[in-house]
Amino acid sequence: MELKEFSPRIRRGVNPTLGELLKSVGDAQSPDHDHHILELGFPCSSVPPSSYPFVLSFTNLTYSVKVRLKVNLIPSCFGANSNTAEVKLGSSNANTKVLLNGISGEAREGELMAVLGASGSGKSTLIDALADRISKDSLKGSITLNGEALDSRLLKVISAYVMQDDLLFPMLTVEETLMFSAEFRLPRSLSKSKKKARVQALIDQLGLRNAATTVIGDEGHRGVSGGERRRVSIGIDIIHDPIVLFLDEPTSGLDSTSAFMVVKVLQRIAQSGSIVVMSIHQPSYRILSLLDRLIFLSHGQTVYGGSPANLPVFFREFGHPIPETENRTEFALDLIRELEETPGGTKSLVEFNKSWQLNKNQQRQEGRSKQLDQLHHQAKAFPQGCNKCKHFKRQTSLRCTK
Ligand SMILES: Nc1ncnc2c1ncn2[C@@H]1O[C@H](COP(=O)(O)OP(=O)(O)OP(=O)(O)O)[C@@H](O)[C@H]1O
Repeated sequence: MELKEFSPRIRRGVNPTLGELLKSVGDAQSPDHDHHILELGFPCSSVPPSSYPFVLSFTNLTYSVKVRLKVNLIPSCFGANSNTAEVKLGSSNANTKVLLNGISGEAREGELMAVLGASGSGKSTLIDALADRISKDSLKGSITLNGEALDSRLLKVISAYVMQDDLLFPMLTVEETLMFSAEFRLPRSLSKSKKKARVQALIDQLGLRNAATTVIGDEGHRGVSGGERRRVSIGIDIIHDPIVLFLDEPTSGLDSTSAFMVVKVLQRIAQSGSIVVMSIHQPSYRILSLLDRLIFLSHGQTVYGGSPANLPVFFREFGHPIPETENRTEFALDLIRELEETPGGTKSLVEFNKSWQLNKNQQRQEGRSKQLDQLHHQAKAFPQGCNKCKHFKRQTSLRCTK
């Protein structure tokens, strides 16, 4: 059985509906069928780019929790003059705390999206919301994959979530650990040799070839380095080759070189056909160069959404140009923190970002309209299409692509 439509590497050039994907997912779960990674043909870096990449869109995500005021000191009912007081527990008074407030964005196949912000700004909450790890009842807004609502069952199969804390067996080697994961997570029907092939490909993709036979280790036994350990954790979670990968602070606790290597691996995973969304505290200049999209949060609101390249023009237009010599994300995070401490908070930046996004969307629409006009013009000028093959380039160029 073939699962060509299901694998992100396989369905290049095809634009599957979620229904088709779901069917493939159903097929993949059947014990009679091999897993989609059978069709991957490692290594997958040589695969040509897709015409219809997967796009994970989220619109107006809002998430609130009820905060119960548990402790109330009330005068004792044993006498107004008494200076004793009793503690009333579990008061029914409830306040609502908004953890995410109208967050929108888009993460694309082949790209690395990072969620940034100070501690408590809502990074983990956003990742959890996207990964379907928080109650649907209290989460408002929509999450779609290629324009269609994302079903929890489908997301479970096509995604992976890498947590901050890695729970690994200290006495197993890197290779054994990944093989254990392959045995555990890949279908029983998949042959041992195919599982081994997947593990070997993964070891290369994770840059762990030199550490393949090293034990994981722990405080008592020397083993792989912190960065290698983190990459093993990622490997365990992506053994089934997910389309969407979520990571909560994958670089936390690592030195800058190890952190860079982890993000480099994530970039490689994205470029081999996945959507990668991660939270990160303070990326170094080198890490920033690997990121494709950023969302800066402040108290659960977006204060910047866009590419790292657009940060300078965004902050210049906001009236706070980033000095040439400064790390762009450090500057942005410092400015956000300063604004948070002012009476008005980050309201001005939130509003500015909204109008900036609107402007950008408008420009994009205008660009698309122009392209369409060109296409109409082209169709009029050459009603027969290209003399050789009778085709026009799908987009706008007058040159034939065939
Ligand atoms: N169940 C909850 N009830 C009340 N407040 C909550 C709850 N869960 C999270 N919070 C609060 O929501 C805010 C956002 O938390 P979140 O963990 O998403 O922040 P973060 O940006 O990931 O922080 P860090 O970088 O420290 O991990 C924090 O102020 C946190 O205390």
